Amino acid sequence: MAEHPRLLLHNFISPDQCKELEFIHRSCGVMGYRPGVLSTTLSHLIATGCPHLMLPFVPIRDTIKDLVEDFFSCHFDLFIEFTGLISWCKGASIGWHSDDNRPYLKQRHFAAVCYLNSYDKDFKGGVFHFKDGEPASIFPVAGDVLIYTADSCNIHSVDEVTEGERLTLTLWFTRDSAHDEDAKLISLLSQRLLNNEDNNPDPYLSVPASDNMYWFSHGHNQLGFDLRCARVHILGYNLCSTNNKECKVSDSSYEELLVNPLRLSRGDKILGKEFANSLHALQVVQFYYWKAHELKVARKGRNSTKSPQASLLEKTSGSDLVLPGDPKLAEDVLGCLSHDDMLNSFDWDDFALAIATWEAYIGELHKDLVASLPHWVKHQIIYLVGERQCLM
Ligand SMILES: O=C(O)CCC(=O)C(=O)O
Ligand SMILES: [Fe+2]
Repeated sequence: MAEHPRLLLHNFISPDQCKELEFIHRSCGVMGYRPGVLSTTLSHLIATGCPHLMLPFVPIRDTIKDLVEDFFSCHFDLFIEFTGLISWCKGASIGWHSDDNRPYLKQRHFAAVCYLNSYDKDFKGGVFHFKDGEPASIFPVAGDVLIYTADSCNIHSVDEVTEGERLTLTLWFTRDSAHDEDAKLISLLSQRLLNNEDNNPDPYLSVPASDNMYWFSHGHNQLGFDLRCARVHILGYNLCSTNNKECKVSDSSYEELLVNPLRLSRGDKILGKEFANSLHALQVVQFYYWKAHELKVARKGRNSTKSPQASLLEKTSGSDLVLPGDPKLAEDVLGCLSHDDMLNSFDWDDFALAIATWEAYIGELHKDLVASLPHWVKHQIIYLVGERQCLM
């Protein structure tokens, strides 16, 4: 094996897989392990009531594991130690390091970084560099995957992100079965699904994590914003009270509003539908953002009486929830150029169709999860059981 064992492959993940993982991260991501870094781990998806959103990861994890085992000639020898979506916002960077450079990371033997969006198009900065050997610099392109050993043969760094949000799917692999992520996830899943059967009538809905996981703080001067609200605002929506009445809250209780039913508004209209909480609303907003083009085409091709129509209310002044946080900072940290297309093509009836299609999508994933889990438990490994249905 070469002095610097590594491989860069182009177009390994399809554009739609990239978009689906982006949808999951923008709906479920929380503050990560370093300032300016957000993450969505599989255990977080389980803990927040979205275990079904693990399914899109499953075939991708499988093929990346095969690739790593092939390239490093260690068939049937590896366990996945960590799978997560990681985004780096404006200001984030990392200096020279190897991925096993802490005593508690010694079990990491190989790394795989899959780029889910692209340098210069979706973000600026964020170029990856190896200290020695070739390729020396990697300019992320959506769909590309980079694999390398986690030891000091592959010391690397990432330049500061100067604009936009740089998104990757990152996996680490280990030879040590004690660090097998699958065994831990399967145990969490079994507990969660068994408990849910009894007391959760609606198993698809997100359960928010603790509030501080959504608070993006910037610097030492207390500036910051709530990620859930910021992600909704950036796409042009507001969160509203359910009764269309003025609702102002003190900073200490705003979290309360985000875990209770609410509505969505845009311009001078409020959508009649009640969402269970801010994460439910956010997930639908992000789903529409992901599928906007297909939804428009699907609705035009259908008989309009059959297509869902949005029930809209006039907004009364002050019905938007007034929440703490700095919207300018949120726009600066999370805003990106590609949002503009969305702002121009918005349509409430497409949005109503997005709600119905999201429900079908989540229902399908949930069914697949329930069917897969007994196989995962039996074999103690997470793998693709059957084919995934394509909705559109
Ligand atoms: O995102 C990347 O390109 C690499 C990130 C990295 O080096 C790390 O998370 O250890
Ligand atoms: Fe690294």
